[in-house]
Amino acid sequence: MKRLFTRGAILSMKEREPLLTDAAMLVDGDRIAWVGNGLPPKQEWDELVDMKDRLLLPGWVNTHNHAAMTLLRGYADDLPLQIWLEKHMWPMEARFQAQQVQAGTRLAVLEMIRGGTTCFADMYDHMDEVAQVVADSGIRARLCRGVIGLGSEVERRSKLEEAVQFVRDWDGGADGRITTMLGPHAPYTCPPDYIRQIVEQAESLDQPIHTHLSETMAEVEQNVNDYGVRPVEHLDRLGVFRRPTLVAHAVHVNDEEIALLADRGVKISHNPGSNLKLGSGIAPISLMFRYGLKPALGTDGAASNNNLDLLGEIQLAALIHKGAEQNPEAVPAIQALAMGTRFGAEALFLEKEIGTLEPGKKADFISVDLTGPHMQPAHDLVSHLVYAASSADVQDVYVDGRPLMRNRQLLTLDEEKIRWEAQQAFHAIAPEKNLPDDGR
Ligand SMILES: CSC[C@H]1O[C@@H](n2cnc3c(O)ncnc32)[C@H](O)[C@@H]1O
Ligand SMILES: [Zn+2]
Repeated sequence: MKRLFTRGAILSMKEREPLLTDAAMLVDGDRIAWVGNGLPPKQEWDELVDMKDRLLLPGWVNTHNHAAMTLLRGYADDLPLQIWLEKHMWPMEARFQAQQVQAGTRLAVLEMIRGGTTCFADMYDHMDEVAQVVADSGIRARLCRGVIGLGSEVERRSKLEEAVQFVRDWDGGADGRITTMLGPHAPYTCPPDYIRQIVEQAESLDQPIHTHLSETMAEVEQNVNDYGVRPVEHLDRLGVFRRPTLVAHAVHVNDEEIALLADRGVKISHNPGSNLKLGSGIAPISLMFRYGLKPALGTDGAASNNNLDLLGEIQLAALIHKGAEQNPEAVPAIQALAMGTRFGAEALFLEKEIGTLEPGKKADFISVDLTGPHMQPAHDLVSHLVYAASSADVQDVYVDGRPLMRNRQLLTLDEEKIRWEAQQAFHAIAPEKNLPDDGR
């Protein structure tokens, strides 16, 4: 199937490429065949899709999530990370069965597609359920079984075996839309020897590593007390950064650590909403850029954010660093957009396939309505997208050239059923929380 998307504005997100107006994009099957003004040289297509008054751009890439945690949205707010995790999240997650992960992940994927996310990274348990939801919904994802090594040796071994089996079963699955990685949860939940074993497995399976890193000051202090070094050096000594690595947060990292992360080619997932809500701090993003890092964006789970709106994170990234540094030039609008698209693709090691709209790449893209009053006068669409738009302006979402949402109608997911099942799954683990009579 060849589809020609015409009469729209197109922001390819290729470096230094200007926004095109009255432009077209030809999609042949799952890949982009041509982008430009006017019509493609070889005028052949099966379907014309009118994108007048719409802006086409690459779909958002959410580089850090725990999708099933949508079920715990609003469950424990206004707490610091360690109390939130240990006293609230982990006890509730201990009640999670496949039903909760399936229902929570479906709800998450529904929310992400509605907001324009076409690819996300996920770290959780019951990952076969997560992968199946990804396969069924049509979205793209890089997934890992998160492993926490605080239990017995037997538990540690079994979790690592599960993580390895998940890679064997799902890497390249769903026609290549699913890729995998290994996910040691954090230096404070995985003893050094366990991390070494995970690195060995990552090497033999040729997998990237995804972990939480230096999210709070307390975590950094604990690492120094326990191991004599800060977390960045700790992971470096354990050989983690010999693998392609994506770290979430990196809030409390100093100059020396940023230089080391840059030298090792480590990818950063900046999660401003979650970091603000948990009171963890603000990551030194401008400094990271100065060292040549290209931080991407993530929402983290919906229990610490509390939504999965990647455009919201783009907007936060464009605003909070200006305020924190008292510098209105910190994270300009176009850089914030790159963080949500091209740098996201790089952070998930998928830059050959996604992240920009150009011939040869997968046709993962969204359209944004330009007719709202908040998008006028329409002279600087990058500015309006970052400083004025909302995710409700996203009209169409395509992954692999396949429409997942058209004119805000979802095509692969049953929204009402997903809402209902999420309520039931939540009720099964939190019967004390009352639901509306009709189960909505
Ligand atoms: C082992 S599966 C993933 C694990 O991570 C927990 N989690 C969610 N958000 C955060 C965060 O911001 N920092 C650290 N850990 C987090 C989640 O509850 C799961 O237990
Ligand atoms: Zn996380």
